[in-house]
Amino acid sequence: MTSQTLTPSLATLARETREAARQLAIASTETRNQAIEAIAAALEAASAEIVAANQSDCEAALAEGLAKSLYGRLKLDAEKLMAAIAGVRNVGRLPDPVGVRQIHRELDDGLVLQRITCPLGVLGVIFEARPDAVMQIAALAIKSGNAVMLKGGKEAVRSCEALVEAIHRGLTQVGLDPALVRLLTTREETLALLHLDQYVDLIIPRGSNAFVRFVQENTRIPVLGHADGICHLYVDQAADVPKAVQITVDAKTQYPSACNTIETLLVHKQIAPAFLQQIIPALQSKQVEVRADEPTRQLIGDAFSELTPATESDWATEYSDLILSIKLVESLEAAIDHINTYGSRHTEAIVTEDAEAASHFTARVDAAGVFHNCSTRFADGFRYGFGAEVGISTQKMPPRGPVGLEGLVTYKYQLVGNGHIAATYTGANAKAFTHRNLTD
Ligand SMILES: NC(=O)C1=CN([C@@H]2O[C@H](COP(=O)(O)OP(=O)(O)OC[C@H]3O[C@@H](n4cnc5c(N)ncnc54)[C@H](OP(=O)(O)O)[C@@H]3O)[C@@H](O)[C@H]2O)C=CC1
Ligand SMILES: N[C@@H](CCC(=O)OP(=O)(O)O)C(=O)O
Repeated sequence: MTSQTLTPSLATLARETREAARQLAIASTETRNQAIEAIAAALEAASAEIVAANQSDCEAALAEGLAKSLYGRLKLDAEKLMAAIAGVRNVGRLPDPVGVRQIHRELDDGLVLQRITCPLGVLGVIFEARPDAVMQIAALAIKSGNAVMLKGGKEAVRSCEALVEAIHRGLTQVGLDPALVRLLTTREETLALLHLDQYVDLIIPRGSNAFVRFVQENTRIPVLGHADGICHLYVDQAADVPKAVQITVDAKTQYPSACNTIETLLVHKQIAPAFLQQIIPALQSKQVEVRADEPTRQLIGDAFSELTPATESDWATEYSDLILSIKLVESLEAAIDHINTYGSRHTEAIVTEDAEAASHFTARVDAAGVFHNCSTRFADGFRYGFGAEVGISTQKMPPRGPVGLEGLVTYKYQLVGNGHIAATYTGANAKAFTHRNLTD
């Protein structure tokens, strides 16, 4: 698999994007911030066209029968667009992630080591039909000195085109190459992108586990997987019931299609009688279809006889919709085991007033986010103060969780000496290193 086997056109476009990235990598902080402001202004100026393009996407999606929850993700009305543009400006105001000195150390007299952050180069980001992601990802890429090749979900193609056209106008206005932000629109281009190892430095697929694995198996480019969110909320025996009800309803209904929404509610058997009689009607009043395992249904008896039985396959399902499965557990340990078996290492939460139980849960659960007494919906770059996010990394190696600017830079070790040679520091008369951290 090399770029020689590609259609020349995509390889040519990628080469231009690579060159544009090299220019941006040496651009000043001020230039990159000006570019972000110009992009925000261009998006504002094009808001009518962007909203109209999105309406066309939405109409087509409705005609195709897109699920209501996914439709909510696709829709970009004026209000959502303005919020996203404000998010672009927020990214501009964040500290520059490029050129940060992480290590400054004297190895010996006159031999000084520094570790300095720098951009990755060209990012290839494949994401779902969520147009606001275009603005978040482009802003983060430019701020961190990277170029980006974007491929959104097919349902959002007109919206993505309108957004990228505006972004190009913004870049051009400040004298930057529009090739910095490139839009791909077909699956064929996605597959070709995976072969562009000469020009692309990192692929970020946001999609199902199977899709992320497919990408990993079909490219030599490093992959930062943003896979599915099978997230849980565990209501411990020492939970405060009103708190647990409030958190459960938010974690399920606030944005049902988002990957940080819960799919399974684990309930300790001791608290189940008090909690279930409140949470089930609360969820049903928000149109949530509640599925329950056999012990739960036995416990609640006739009170909610219409509940759908939850089976083994429910534990492994991301509904991305207003559906929640409930499982009764015997202990905190059983909840942790369930999560470590079926969870996707995205975001997991416990509700409890027992600090020891909470700290056991957060230590033992293997996920990018382990939360106590709050909603899983907080797993988000904006809410973490990263300005925005490229997505939520579900891999174990960093960056893990919401990926913001810090996740889009790497670093270089810069070593400056004055004729120093390694032989001085080896052998019988080896000179000792000073290894002194410098403070300025
Ligand atoms: N961790 C995170 O940050 C995120 C995770 N997700 C997860 O992604 C999952 C799926 O989301 P969903 O809305 O269904 O998104 P899809 O899987 O439908 O699409 C995601 C992207 O992948 C592309 N794609 C999917 N399959 C292929 C393929 N075989 N070849 C080439 N391209 C492909 C799609 O292109 P096309 O539309 O052209 O088919 C689209 O651009 C959910 O589990 C969700 O939780 C989603 C967003 C963020
Ligand atoms: N961080 C985002 C969710 C992550 C995400 O991109 O999810 P998705 O709705 O699957 O595209 C949020 O809190 O809305």
